[in-house]
Amino acid sequence: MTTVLQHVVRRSILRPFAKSFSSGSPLVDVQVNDKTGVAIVKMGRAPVNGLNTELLGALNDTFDSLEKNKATGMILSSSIPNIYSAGLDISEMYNGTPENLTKFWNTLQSMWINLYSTPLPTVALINGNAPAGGCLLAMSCEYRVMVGSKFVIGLNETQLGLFAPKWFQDTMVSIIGPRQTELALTSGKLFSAQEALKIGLIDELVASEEEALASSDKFFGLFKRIPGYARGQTKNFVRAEVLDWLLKNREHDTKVFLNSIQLPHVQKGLGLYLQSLKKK
Ligand SMILES: CC/C=C\C/C=C\CCC/C=C/CC(=O)SCCNC(=O)CCNC(=O)[C@H](O)C(C)(C)COP(=O)(O)OP(=O)(O)OC[C@H]1O[C@@H](n2cnc3c(N)ncnc32)[C@H](O)[C@@H]1OP(=O)(O)O
Repeated sequence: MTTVLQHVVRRSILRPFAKSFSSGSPLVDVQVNDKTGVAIVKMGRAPVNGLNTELLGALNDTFDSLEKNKATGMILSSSIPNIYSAGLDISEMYNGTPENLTKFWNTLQSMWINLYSTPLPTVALINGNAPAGGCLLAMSCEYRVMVGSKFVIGLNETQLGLFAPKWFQDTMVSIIGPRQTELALTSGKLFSAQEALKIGLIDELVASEEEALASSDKFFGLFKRIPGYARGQTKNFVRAEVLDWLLKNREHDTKVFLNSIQLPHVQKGLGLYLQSLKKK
């Protein structure tokens, strides 16, 4: 039997996310809680939230608008069952023209810079598998809650014959440290939910989205009495080193991507990997 308290708690978690806010893209759904100002942003690019130029651009625009419209926090999640994000859309990197590859990479860089440096408090509500770029999105938020124990998360690039760019790696180092990052990245490890919790790659593992929303509320509650400017500056300082590297090295990073991704053996590996995914 549901107690009155449980009922009230459930209503307060579920009901307020009622006000929709147009992201300007069918790939991203945004609901703003009109009482708290917290936005829940859900990626919805079927089948697996592959991060292509369009989705990355839509996320970037969404982050900009939420800041401009003075949201008080953001939860980044997915509307696709069992998938947070399958990471970068491999078809964008396979047989791409230099122009398209450059646009793709620059859009990814901008999206990450915006997400990583936003003064808004951010929570990744990880309701599905989060390999590679999916893991990067989650790691760029301030707090990570995974829903259900059947999902995996990690930077598995080496398994595809690629390497995670320096800023992907540094983002992970800032969360689990250099030793564990080196072990994980060199082997392309995808952590189970339990393993991710143990190592600190996720902060909480809960059984339902309701619980995850309650955990997010609790996280945002930490800042109720903290002036936004002080919070934002502190986040800036903590994240400055990782962020500044990309800000200062964007062109170099793009060149490394372009040169590496177009190598014939890398393209061959990507083609085979895509085929293996489609054959499943
Ligand atoms: C040597 C150095 C080279 C370069 C260095 C410099 C920079 C390089 C940049 C490197 C950074 C890379 C970051 C990345 O994010 S790479 C992407 C890595 N992602 C993965 O490995 C995940 C692959 N997908 C899966 O494991 C599963 O799909 C998943 C667990 C997410 C979901 O499984 P499910 O069973 O639900 O779905 P599937 O049947 O597998 O997939 C459905 C369809 O979606 C297609 N798919 C899946 N993932 C991708 C993807 N990442 N990109 C494009 N397409 C994808 C899959 O093929 C299926 O397609 P259809 O059969 O429906 O056509």
